[in-house]
Amino acid sequence: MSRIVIIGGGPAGYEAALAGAAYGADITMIDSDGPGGACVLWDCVPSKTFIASTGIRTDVRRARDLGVQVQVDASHIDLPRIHQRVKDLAFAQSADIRARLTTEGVKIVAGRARLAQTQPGVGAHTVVATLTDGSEQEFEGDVVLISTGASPRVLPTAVPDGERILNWRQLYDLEVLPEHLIIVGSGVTGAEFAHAYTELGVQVTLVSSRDRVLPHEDEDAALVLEDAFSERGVTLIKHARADRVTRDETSATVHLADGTTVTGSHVLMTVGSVPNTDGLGLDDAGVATDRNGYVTVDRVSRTSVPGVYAAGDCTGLLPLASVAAMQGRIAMYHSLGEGVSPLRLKTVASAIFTRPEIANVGVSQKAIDAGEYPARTVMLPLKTNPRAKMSGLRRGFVKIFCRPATGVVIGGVVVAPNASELILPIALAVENKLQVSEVANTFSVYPSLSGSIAEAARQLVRHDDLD
Ligand SMILES: Cc1cc2nc3c(=O)[nH]c(=O)nc-3n(C[C@H](O)[C@H](O)[C@H](O)COP(=O)(O)OP(=O)(O)OC[C@H]3O[C@@H](n4cnc5c(N)ncnc54)[C@H](O)[C@@H]3O)c2cc1C
Ligand SMILES: NC(=O)c1ccc[n+]([C@@H]2O[C@H](COP(=O)([O-])OP(=O)(O)OC[C@H]3O[C@@H](n4cnc5c(N)ncnc54)[C@H](O)[C@@H]3O)[C@@H](O)[C@H]2O)c1
Repeated sequence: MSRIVIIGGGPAGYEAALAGAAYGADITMIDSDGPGGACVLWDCVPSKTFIASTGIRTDVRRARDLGVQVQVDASHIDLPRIHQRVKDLAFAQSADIRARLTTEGVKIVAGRARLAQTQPGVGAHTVVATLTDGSEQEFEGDVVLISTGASPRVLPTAVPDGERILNWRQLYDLEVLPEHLIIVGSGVTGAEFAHAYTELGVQVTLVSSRDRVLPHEDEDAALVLEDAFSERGVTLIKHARADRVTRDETSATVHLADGTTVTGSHVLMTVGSVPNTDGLGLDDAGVATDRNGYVTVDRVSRTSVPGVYAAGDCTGLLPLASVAAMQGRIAMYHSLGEGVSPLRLKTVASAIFTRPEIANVGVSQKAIDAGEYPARTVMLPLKTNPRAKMSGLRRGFVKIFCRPATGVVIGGVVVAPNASELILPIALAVENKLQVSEVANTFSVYPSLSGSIAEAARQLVRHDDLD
């Protein structure tokens, strides 16, 4: 029986453990935080739970347009209750994962692990874990999976103190809402929290180092979000780099590179993440990392050392829970000699949980515009959709991209309140190489927002006829 030692119990680690256990491997998973890892305990699950509470005010605000008078300002935000719910749900999810792993026979060890020894040519690896009581324990693995995730990047001149200067993991310990929250960094994390706090009625200033929010996402989608932010009173400072952050008893100030400052009650740093690869013994073991410390892997999750695999955020390929889980499963199938398809990032669907949500899959508009992929594209605003009109939706669109000659769908973007759900038909088309005509000829419910996906596909088909 193969002995597999997994370091890190996030989606990469625990999904790998379940996959390996299903094939009868002897699995030990060592994690310092708890099953589910940072994804479940501090990052993805807490932020989405928090956003679920904040979204209620959006619905209340919109009620007036639909003829229902509700006083948004009269609503009381029970912040301790919201935060407790976030924490309870995260711990409950972690407990569920622990129960499932235990049922499948995975041994879970609480501790911090490192690669202790590798003997070139010998097909076994030793991992040493420092357990919670300070003692050390050794584990032998025929295969080791490194899935240690990442942590919030800290600027040395803006070190979070958990009081006025915060990272996203410290937000749920605040006892009162910030009066004015300055968010440094306008990537996905910054945008999601800008949305959430604005919905809670907090004054938000977003400091963006680029010319727009979400610099890596679809430009049309980012512009819709900027428009929504501006309507809700978010101040966006563009082309601005934070040099340092200072604080006093009642406020915090961001000092920008151009010499100007912006002062608020709190500052949230969302300037990216760094891989948790220090102290893992990777150099001594000969496991190659890049200059930013990410473990170098191929498309079946192999590192430079035979028998040592890596998956998830510590590889820096695409920091999403779904990708981490897939990398972890692929590592197990490959190491156990099972049939495995190499990782394909071009079919990954992802979403940004703002209002409206932004979801995308496959090839991006930017890559098409740059000539990297020949494609025909369509962009259909949602405002012509009957269901959108009924719900009072003013913003949003559907984009579909297909190959010019074959009509095979290669990507798409949806901007809508529930875009994270609506992206699936396009993701199915991309994954299965369906043609736009197949999407166009699929019955959609009338009236529904998904009707716009079929309609967008029909427009591409019509265009096809003209070619
Ligand atoms: C605010 C935020 C929101 C996000 N929202 C989403 C989302 O909505 N959807 C999505 O798909 N992705 C989201 N992500 C990304 C997602 O959280 C990550 O891609 C995912 O957590 C990666 O999983 P992982 O298994 O690689 O690592 P992690 O989840 O980071 O887990 C790694 C675990 O390993 C532990 N560990 C580290 N070093 C050691 C060691 N030496 N020994 C033992 N254990 C160790 C860590 O403590 C941690 O528990 C979000 C990220 C952030 C920051
Ligand atoms: N909904 C989701 O799926 C979700 C949510 C959050 C994060 N994530 C994942 O995490 C990844 C990382 O996202 P992120 O937003 O945490 O990090 P990021 O690296 O994408 O964004 C950080 C931003 O901060 C800016 N920045 C850095 N230093 C700065 C400074 N001194 N002053 C001003 N701006 C500065 C960077 O230019 C960058 O735009 C995402 O690409 C995504 O894969 C996913």
